Amino acid sequence: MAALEVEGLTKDYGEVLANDDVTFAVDEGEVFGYLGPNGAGKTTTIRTLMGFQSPTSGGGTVLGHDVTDESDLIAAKRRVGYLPANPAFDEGVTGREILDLHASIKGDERRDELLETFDAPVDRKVWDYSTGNVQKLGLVQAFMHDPDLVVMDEPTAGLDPLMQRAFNDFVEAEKERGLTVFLSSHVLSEVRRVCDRVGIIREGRLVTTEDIEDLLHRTGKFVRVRVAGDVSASAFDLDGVHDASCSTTDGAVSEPAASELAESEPADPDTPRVDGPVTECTFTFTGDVNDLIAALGERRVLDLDVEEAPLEEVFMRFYGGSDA
Ligand SMILES: Nc1ncnc2c1ncn2[C@@H]1O[C@H](COP(=O)(O)OP(=O)(O)OP(=O)(O)O)[C@@H](O)[C@H]1O
Repeated sequence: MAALEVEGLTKDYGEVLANDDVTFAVDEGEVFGYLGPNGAGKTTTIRTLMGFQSPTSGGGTVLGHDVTDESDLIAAKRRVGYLPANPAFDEGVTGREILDLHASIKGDERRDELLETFDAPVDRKVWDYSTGNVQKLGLVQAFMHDPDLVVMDEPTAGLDPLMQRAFNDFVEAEKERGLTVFLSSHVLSEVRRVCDRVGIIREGRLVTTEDIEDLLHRTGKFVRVRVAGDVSASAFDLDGVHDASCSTTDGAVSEPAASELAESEPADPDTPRVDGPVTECTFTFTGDVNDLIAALGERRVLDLDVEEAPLEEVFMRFYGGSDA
């Protein structure tokens, strides 16, 4: 049985068609990422699945319960954890009181363990919380009754990189335990480690659902490389290079870029300094990484960044048009 199903879901707010005939399913034990740029319609789908708003047409099920039938959905809610976008807790009470209330409604199987992982300051009143601490409290609340399915709207928003890593480790461990997770994000690189599959939504329409490995294989890596010398884009004329663009800075001595200096003062004595021009090239790479290493090996490489292709790039290359 699918843990979560969306069937022909349409939500028309009047001026905006926020979900347009959206259909997909999340299997039991799967971690499914719902990806899309700001305003794509992710929150609309999630709020409808949680029964907070009615669809214009279509609908769905959560753990087999109809999301458009309030009394039917209540039966599922006990087994579901939910983290909304920008969780809004009562600011005048402590985190502990919020968790106590949640425990009295849905249960408390693993609060202490979760507080060790997410480290929210439960003895303070919520008005003293930073954005990140509110998010951490929301995560503890979403998981503390040991649900079968957890639905999270942008769960890593507001978390620092260390806490994002802790979150990823935690979700991976939960997946091993058989938990089903549905989470939204607007950053492909953020979901790649934890998700089995993703659905991509743009302007209210689901453009694809596919295995994350297949998607990453197709979308490739975004490469930014700085090399010594005046190099043209044809230097990277390899199978799998797309949209290569190079720009050369002339000059006797190349200093680190101003943006780098701002981030990493004082200057690193190991930063290569070069007499003569420096070229920065950017491209997307979907080919054999050994070919790229060989091509780079022919140059004096000063700096290299390789990262997941941004979602806007994925849209431009595969789904026609930019959504940056
Ligand atoms: N209650 C509402 N009334 C009218 N329009 C709405 C309402 N809620 C959302 N919208 C609009 O519907 C569209 C989809 O919004 P939604 O919040 O679902 O997108 P999202 O993908 O979650 O975006 P984000 O990543 O920015 O949170 C947007 O154009 C938004 O402005």
